[in-house]
Amino acid sequence: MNVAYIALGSNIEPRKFHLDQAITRLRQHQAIAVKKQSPIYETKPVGYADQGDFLNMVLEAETSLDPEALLDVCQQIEQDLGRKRIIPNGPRTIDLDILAYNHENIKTDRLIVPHPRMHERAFVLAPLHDIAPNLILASVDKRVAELWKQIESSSGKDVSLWTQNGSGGE
Ligand SMILES: Nc1ncnc2c1ncn2[C@@H]1O[C@H](COP(=O)(O)OP(=O)(O)OP(=O)(O)O)[C@@H](O)[C@H]1O
Ligand SMILES: Nc1nc2c(c(=O)[nH]1)N=C(CO)CN2
Repeated sequence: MNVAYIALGSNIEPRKFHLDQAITRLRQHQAIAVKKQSPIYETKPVGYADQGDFLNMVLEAETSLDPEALLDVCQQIEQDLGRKRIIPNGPRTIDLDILAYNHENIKTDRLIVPHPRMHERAFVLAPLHDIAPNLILASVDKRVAELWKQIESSSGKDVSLWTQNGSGGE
């Protein structure tokens, strides 16, 4: 069985509902078993500032799907949940990115894994660090804990734990 890490993000309300829907659809897929769910973080938008804050989280899943078939499932879920690609890095109901797939380095026309920008993104590394601190990213040959430590002091302020009733910590 293959192990994949998938990042989820939403900054169009209802944000939590969009995350829940994506998780439900992944769980319903017969070739995907969600093994771990990170906490949810509320995060400042990166790349295109003039948009609302995101909810971000990361899942660990076992799957018999190959990487491109897993991407198909992720993109179908994005479509089903009304994702529109209008502004690069802009607002979205839901975004699903494949962060890692086993310890493979994958480069095809449709897919780069590990995700090429993940090691600089607090909105990815904070939740990934919660569920997989010892994961080694094949692209840079570094542990997630080390990557998170490198950016935590500069970018840690842009992410905070989120809870439904608004009492999330720092
Ligand atoms: N690891 C990956 N996970 C998901 N999509 C990927 C990956 N690598 C390449 N892609 C490609 O990226 C394309 C653009 O994806 P998308 O529009 O969701 O980008 P984005 O999420 O806005 O930006 P970013 O990739 O920086 O997070 C997709 O069509 C997909 O083929
Ligand atoms: N905070 C945050 N910023 C982003 C996000 C995201 O999920 N969270 N996704 C982006 C493109 O994938 C660009 N910027």
